[in-house]
Amino acid sequence: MTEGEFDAALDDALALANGAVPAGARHAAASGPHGAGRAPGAGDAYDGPYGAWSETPDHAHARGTAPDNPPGTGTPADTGAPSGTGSTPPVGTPSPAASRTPDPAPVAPCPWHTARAIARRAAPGPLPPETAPLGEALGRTLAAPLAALTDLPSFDTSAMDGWAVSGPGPWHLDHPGDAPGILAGHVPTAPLADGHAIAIATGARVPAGATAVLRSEHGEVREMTDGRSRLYALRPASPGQDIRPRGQECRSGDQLLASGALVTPAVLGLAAAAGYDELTTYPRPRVDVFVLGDELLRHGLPHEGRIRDALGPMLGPWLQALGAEAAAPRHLADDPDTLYEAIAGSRADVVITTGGTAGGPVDHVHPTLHRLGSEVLVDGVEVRPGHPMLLARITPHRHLVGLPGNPLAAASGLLTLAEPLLRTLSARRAPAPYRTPLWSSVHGHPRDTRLVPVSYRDDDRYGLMAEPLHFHGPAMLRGIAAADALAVIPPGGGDRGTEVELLELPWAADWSPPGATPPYGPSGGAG
Ligand SMILES: Nc1nc2c(c(=O)[nH]1)N[C@H]1C(S)=C(S)[C@@H](COP(=O)(O)OP(=O)(O)OC[C@H]3O[C@@H](n4cnc5c(N)ncnc54)[C@H](O)[C@@H]3O)O[C@H]1N2
Ligand code: MOO
Repeated sequence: MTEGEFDAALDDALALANGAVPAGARHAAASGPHGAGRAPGAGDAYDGPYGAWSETPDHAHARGTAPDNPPGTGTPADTGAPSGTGSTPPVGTPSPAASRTPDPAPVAPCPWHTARAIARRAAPGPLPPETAPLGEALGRTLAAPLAALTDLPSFDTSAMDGWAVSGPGPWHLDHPGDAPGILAGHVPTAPLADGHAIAIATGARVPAGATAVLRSEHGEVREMTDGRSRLYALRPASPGQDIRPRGQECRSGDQLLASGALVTPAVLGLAAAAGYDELTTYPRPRVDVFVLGDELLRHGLPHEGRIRDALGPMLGPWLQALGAEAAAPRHLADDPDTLYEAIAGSRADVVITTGGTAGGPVDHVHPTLHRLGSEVLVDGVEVRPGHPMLLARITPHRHLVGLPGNPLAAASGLLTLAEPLLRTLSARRAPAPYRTPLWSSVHGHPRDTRLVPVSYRDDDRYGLMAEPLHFHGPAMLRGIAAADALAVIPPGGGDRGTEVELLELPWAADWSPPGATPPYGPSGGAG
């Protein structure tokens, strides 16, 4: 697909998600529900933003009768958009309270790249900037250029321990013997006269009149018969040597970083060096995580059909690494009212639910979104694992990402939908896309994209390669726990040497939750 075709497909997808008739679908609508009515199957060609299959997709949710939907809402006849197969409006259809525009058409599963683009565009833009102390800015994005508040260095600085010298040697030593000379943080009192030298430490301000710094290992002090000391250079010191001139790195007012730069530890250091006590940044979006599933245990060994919650411990730090501020996960009972109240009562920018996205007897996410009048923007994605994932707009500024319960499927949903949404809210730039050849062949899904955990390895012929890992089933975390990235395997798969897009896992990023004990806290630990 060309970029233009992709954009057109995306516009159609967004139109559909927002209740308008997509240009590409008008033709399909004219020729029958959901276009030509082909059944999906191996080798099916992609045919528009949602494909062109007339039958219910294989992951479709048994959504029931949508009891809150009054007559006349959400039916295909209301919108003129392509209809679903049944007359029951989908649960993603907003309730009357929320619908100011014609009710949206059914939101069918969309291609993986389209889903990511919809998620990236779902929020109107970044959260309003805040000015906060330097220490709170890590992982945020600069909302204004970082301009130097001072020259750097702010004075002519000695780059070495040794002597400041004036003119050619040998030099009279102004403070012979063990006198420390000029130390860092001290202000030299007198200018250095021609032919004189004075001991100086690295980082100390070079006195006026100095022409170079002679390193301690390059000079020798000799006691003269008159009782005075002379400094001899063992190697010549050229003018300006080992002096860092004022303003060498920047002048006051110079732009050090553009707006939009990610505040890394190095940026914190630069900002401090340049005189900042606080920074104006886009805040981290606040995320509430609701973990659904009565079968989940929070401690101990699995027993009697119950299993450990793998997502509660995983999502908080992962969201933190994606630039969000995640509240401690809340474990909710499999009860529709509980879920409704939790989502309705959340004040977070993004709500993330885990589990309950499919059509099982206690899968309450879709009905609850319907009850809330939410606009479902993505309802299923053509990706494995994780295809029941969803994205909804609860209010214009609050969104919900529904992650499937299977843990690797949840990770897939996190990177497919939550990551682009959070990127927009936090004004983080997209990482530069990169591709790496596959170390060994990977089977593709006939129609869907696959996300497969890979680790990097070196190869004599190809250089860096992505080795697909075992244990990548939707319910397994063993593969991704050993992975460096997820390989994006297009429908049809890839042979050894095929270059594939990679989604880096943020394993090296900022893990500590806010307020976490520093590694070298008061109780010790530094040795
Ligand atoms: N009839 C169909 N059933 C299912 C389909 C389908 O297309 N038709 N899709 C399957 C796929 S694929 C997925 S993924 C799951 C998604 O289901 P839900 O999002 O409703 O998730 P649950 O049913 O609640 O859980 C699925 C699975 O994951 C386990 N789980 C849930 N939460 C956690 C957690 N926090 N930590 C560890 N494991 C968790 C849960 O026990 C289930 O085993 O639906 C399939 N079904
Ligand atoms: O999303 Mo399921 O396979 O895709 O676990």
